[in-house]
Amino acid sequence: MAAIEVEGLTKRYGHDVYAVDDLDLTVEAGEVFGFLGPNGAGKSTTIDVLLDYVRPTAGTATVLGYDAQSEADAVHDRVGVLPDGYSLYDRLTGREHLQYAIELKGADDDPDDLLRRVGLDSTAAERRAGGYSKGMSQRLALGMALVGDPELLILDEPSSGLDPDGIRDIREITRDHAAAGGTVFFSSHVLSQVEAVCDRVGILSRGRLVATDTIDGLRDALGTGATVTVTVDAPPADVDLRSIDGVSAVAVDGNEITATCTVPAAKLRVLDAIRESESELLDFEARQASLEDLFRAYVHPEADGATEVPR
Ligand SMILES: Nc1ncnc2c1ncn2[C@@H]1O[C@H](COP(=O)(O)OP(=O)(O)OP(=O)(O)O)[C@@H](O)[C@H]1O
Repeated sequence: MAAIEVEGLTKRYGHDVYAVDDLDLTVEAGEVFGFLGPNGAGKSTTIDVLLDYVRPTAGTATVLGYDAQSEADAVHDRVGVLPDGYSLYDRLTGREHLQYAIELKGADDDPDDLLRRVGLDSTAAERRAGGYSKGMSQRLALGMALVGDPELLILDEPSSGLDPDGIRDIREITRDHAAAGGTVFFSSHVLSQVEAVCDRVGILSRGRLVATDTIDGLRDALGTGATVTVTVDAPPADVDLRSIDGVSAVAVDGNEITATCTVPAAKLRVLDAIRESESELLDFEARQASLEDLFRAYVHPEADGATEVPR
């Protein structure tokens, strides 16, 4: 059974604002799925439909096998949510927040255990949340999401406001949850984090999914597996790197030449060609296409002059 199954989901506001437009999406149980997209792509709307905070114009969504609309209570019992715009009670302490969340869910967690997991010490636990920093609030909200050891964690911008230690903690909590058989739906703008923890990613643009795959799969589909940048004393006039097998694009910036390679072996061919040319090779750097490169290519294919995005 899939953890999340969305079919033909559309949410329209007014006559012509399609927040989500005919979206199909499957998140398998046990995977860490990264949900990416620029501002306004429809990520929050999708999450809101999964939790029945928003009713779709068309289409269906099931969460852990339960219909997101007609069985929303069953969904809420089994899902831990760190919402983007959560609010805490200024006058309640950290521990009181967790006690409240535990009671609400009918769970039997130890609040101190949860506080430890999210990195809030005993002093912080006794302080009122009104005095918390952004990062502390975020940690507490995450602790509340973990109450009841939910089968599915939905994390919306989980690293917002966190310092590097907090970001590492989120990564560990996410990995531990998946290692214990849970599923994580991880919506974020911080691509490096998504890259570090997610098994697969879906890229949403203007309410539509423009790609779903592993990060390696996205690289392969775009044919932008890697780049090699060489620094030379002067660009060679006697060799055309574009004609090298496996090189899809070449950009020259002063004494730096960057070749985009569709196969790993092409990087060495570029270096060989430079060494055999009239230019002197001073330095080189090979780099895999990052998720950021892929995101840009999928969401703004025109800006990259990239080849057409496969669908
Ligand atoms: N209640 C609403 N009324 C009208 N339009 C809305 C409403 N909620 C969302 N939208 C529109 O739907 C689109 C998708 O918004 P949504 O908040 O789902 O995007 P998002 O991907 O979560 O963006 P962000 O990363 O900025 O949070 C946007 O164009 C937004 O303006």
